Amino acid sequence: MGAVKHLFIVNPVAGNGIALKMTNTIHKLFNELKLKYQDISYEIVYTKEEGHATEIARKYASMGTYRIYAVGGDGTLNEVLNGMIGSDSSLGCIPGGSGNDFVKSIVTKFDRRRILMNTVLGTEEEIDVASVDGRYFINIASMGFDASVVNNVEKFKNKSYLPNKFAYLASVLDTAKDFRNLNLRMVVDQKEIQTEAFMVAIANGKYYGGGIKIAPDADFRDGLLDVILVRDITRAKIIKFLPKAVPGKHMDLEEVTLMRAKTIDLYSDEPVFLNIDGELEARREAHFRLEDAKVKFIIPKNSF
Ligand SMILES: Nc1ncnc2c1ncn2[C@@H]1O[C@H](COP(=O)(O)OP(=O)(O)OP(=O)(O)O)[C@@H](O)[C@H]1O
Repeated sequence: MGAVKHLFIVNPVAGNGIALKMTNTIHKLFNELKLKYQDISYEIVYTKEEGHATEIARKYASMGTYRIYAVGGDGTLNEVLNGMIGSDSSLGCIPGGSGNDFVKSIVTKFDRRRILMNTVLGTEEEIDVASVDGRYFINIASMGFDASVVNNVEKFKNKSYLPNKFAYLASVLDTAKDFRNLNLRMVVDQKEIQTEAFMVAIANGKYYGGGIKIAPDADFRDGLLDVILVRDITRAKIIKFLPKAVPGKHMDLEEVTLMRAKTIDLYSDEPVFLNIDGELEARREAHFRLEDAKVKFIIPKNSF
């Protein structure tokens, strides 16, 4: 424990300041740990802008072997992953964001302080990691209705007439008003599929969108990505689909197909939003790969 170098990369704006507040808890924890492990050392570095977490992680991982903790949301975790992958360092997730969906596939109880302590005391394990056109992701990428909802949600945030917790729901209703299914060509491990798609998610983790269990059977240890295709849903059925998707009870609906694959190519006939670990890009096509190389991830102690 003592010789390990601990680096915390903190996104001060994640979770409206939750990550920033967690730095006090980090200092406290290490003051306690120092009583037991005299030579334990840690460093906290703050991000200054979008993309900075990748730069920081890359710089430190090239200087030595660290346990690098992303303190923020899934966006911060994704950026840190993209900086440290391929190095000898390991990656940990300290939830300080508003969603923090990846860690929900790992811990049974979402308690930020406990996850911090158990991650620092946790053990490293090689887990699956995926990429889309060269950008790595660890949780879920998706196209279709859900990505459009993420794009529209900003319209409903910080409004005097609506509490922020209802922003996502307001965006769902707004997006449903004029959403058209995607005309999609998919190549899933060489198998061609032409379909009208409500949405498609490529999943390593189980949750996204602040706790929606869209890929209930995804397993980041199985060497495969779960592809959840939701076909051609009518507007009336969206209302039925969403309450089922939140607790992960949607997989037996006739519109839902589960495939497992290592390579997935998606081609849309018009530009659409692609959600990658919670961040959006506009795309007409996307090429997903399960990477041969794994990432050394710190699994919190007592997590399963
Ligand atoms: N210092 C900074 N100032 C402004 N933006 C930053 C800074 N550091 C990182 N960012 C950006 O903040 C965005 C949000 O980060 P993140 O996703 O970690 O938090 P969140 O949105 O609260 O959590 P979640 O995605 O889990 O809901 C990311 O796009 C990241 O690039």
